Amino acid sequence: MTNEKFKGIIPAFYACYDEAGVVSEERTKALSLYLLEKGVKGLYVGGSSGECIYQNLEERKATLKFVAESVGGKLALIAHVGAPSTRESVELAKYAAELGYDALSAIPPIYFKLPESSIYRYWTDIIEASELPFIIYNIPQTTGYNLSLNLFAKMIENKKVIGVKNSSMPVLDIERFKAAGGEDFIVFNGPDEQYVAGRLIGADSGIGGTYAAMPELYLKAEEYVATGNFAKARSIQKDINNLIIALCSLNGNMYSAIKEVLKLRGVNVGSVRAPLEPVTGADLDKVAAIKDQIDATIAKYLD
Ligand SMILES: CC(=O)N[C@H](C=O)[C@@H](O)[C@H](O)[C@H](O)CO
Ligand SMILES: CC(=O)C(=O)O
Repeated sequence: MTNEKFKGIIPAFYACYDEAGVVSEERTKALSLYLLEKGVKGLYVGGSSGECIYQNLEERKATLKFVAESVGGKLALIAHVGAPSTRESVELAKYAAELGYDALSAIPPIYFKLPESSIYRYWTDIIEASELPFIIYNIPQTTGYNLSLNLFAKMIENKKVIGVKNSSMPVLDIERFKAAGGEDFIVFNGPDEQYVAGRLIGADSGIGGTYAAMPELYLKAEEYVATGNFAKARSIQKDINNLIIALCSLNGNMYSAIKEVLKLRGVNVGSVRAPLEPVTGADLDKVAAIKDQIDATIAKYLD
């Protein structure tokens, strides 16, 4: 039953920088409070959207701390602690536990193509570093490793493994993880473009990189799914996908486009860290049109 707190819309939290590109306490807290006010269920802190791979340990710890200080106890907080070495991941895991996070999560080891025995050891070392429950993060597009049902079965023998955030594109993977994980095991939908499909095939919840740009729409999509209003659910998913495609159409990067949109929505979290690139030139003029498209879509579904 304690797993209920993870069921709902859980935005992947963005890296919040000042104008010099330094992690900003004020902006991190402002984004946390903005999302709390929108009514999301929790936050996934320090994942892909948190630009974790481009931040050092101190910056990652600072972000974990600022989020916990502003919304800890009010939202389910998941700390992504995947890092290049086990040593760093374990340090982050211990720190997140001290801060009162609700769960840990991690991608598999990156860079070297390690065997599943090493991935198992890596995740298990993180799990053993604290009392917190653990959520596996499967995102083969970026890590190059696609979680096998074999390793999945071995991982869930450990009762601290309460869920998987699955970002692989086949929705079938969600169905298979749910079937193998069982009723109480939480499967989080990863691809935002397939939120509705993921939920229908067995995902209990969702963690996504574009939720924070338009939380209202995902909250509404979830409401349509939960109440069995499938025509509306399909319609809002189509409109969400048009928006995601627009966000991915600018120069720079999806995250820098989202951050420009967020500025227009009243939350300034700076831009992205290189090698991610900011939106520049004529493409900056297109941001306002995307923001208007988000507003119009919200107006279409929320009255
Ligand atoms: C590959 C990737 O980054 N996947 C994210 C996490 O699952 C998604 O939330 C995407 O950001 C989103 O679906 C937009 O493509
Ligand atoms: C995109 C996503 O879910 C993440 O930032 O980890």
